[in-house]
Amino acid sequence: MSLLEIRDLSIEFPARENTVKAVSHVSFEVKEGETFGIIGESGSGKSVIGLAVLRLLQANAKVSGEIYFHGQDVLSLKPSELRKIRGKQISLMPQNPAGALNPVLKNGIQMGEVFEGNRAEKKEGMKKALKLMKQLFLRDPERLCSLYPHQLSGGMRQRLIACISLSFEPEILIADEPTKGLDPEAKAGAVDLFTRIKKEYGKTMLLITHDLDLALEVCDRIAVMYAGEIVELDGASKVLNTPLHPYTKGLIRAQPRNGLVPLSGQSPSRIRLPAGCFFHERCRYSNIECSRKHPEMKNHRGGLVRCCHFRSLQ
Ligand SMILES: Nc1ncnc2c1ncn2[C@@H]1O[C@H](COP(=O)(O)OP(=O)(O)OP(=O)(O)O)[C@@H](O)[C@H]1O
Ligand code: NI
Repeated sequence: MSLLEIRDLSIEFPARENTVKAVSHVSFEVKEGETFGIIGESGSGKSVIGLAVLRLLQANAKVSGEIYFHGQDVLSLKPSELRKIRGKQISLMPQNPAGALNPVLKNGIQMGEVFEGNRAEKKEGMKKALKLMKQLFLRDPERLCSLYPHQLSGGMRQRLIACISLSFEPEILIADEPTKGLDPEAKAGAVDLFTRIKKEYGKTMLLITHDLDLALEVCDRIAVMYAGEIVELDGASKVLNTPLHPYTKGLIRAQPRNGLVPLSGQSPSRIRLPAGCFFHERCRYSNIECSRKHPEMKNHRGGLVRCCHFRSLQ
């Protein structure tokens, strides 16, 4: 059963006389217990999808399509109903962990702040959070609570945010770029952290990332985004080990261990998207058809790919 279902989601932002097309006709579902990854270059539209699920986009954002959580239509929830879901049933680990913590509050107080209710309820919340901290490899959590956020390493800060997000026992955790800015050791730690959240807690997760190693280790399925739309969607190992779309192939070649061959060119303007395939100007396999016809999503061996001639590239 799918816990989160996104159908034909488009997100636009007005910009002077123009419109920025941030997300175009995105559809996917996250099943219960599944870790679903969204990968793609900077600006491809990953974060705005996460924000849309929690209705945290700026008020001027124009959102169309449908988002269902447990079959409830999120886009038409009243503010009071939304409050019940936000942070509690759907929790977001934001893209910028430093910004997520208040620098002038000690970590312990910080955690206490997030629990609502009377003293007993707050205490219960803290107890849960401390237990989680121990389980998620934060040694000596009591000492950690007496420190300020800046006294923690990037990896530690991230674990603290994970604990705060998980202490509400959300049904789904949305993690936005959890390894951004972390050193290689902390990155490896993040793989352990998310593997643990997935295996031991059986959490359903939507993992937004640039980090293909993390995606391969942790995700069950992956959607690859380019210029606001999904260009490939399939099992994580299929997408990352036997990619079909030329863009996915390019992303993989750009990885350090594959020789860091960058994708040439830039992604298109989101105000004036090109005719035809959004990727055709950068695609080494493109032909005249690609510059004219916008490719539909095609089914292929259980997965989806948006490319006119992926078959001939295999
Ligand atoms: N408030 C806004 N107003 C105008 N344009 C916006 C706004 N928020 C996002 N965008 C645009 O929407 C597109 C998608 O942005 P988004 O932040 O989702 O990208 P991303 O894939 O998460 O990138 P990154 O990997 O850098 O975080 C970008 O082109 C961005 O410039
Ligand atoms: Ni982002």
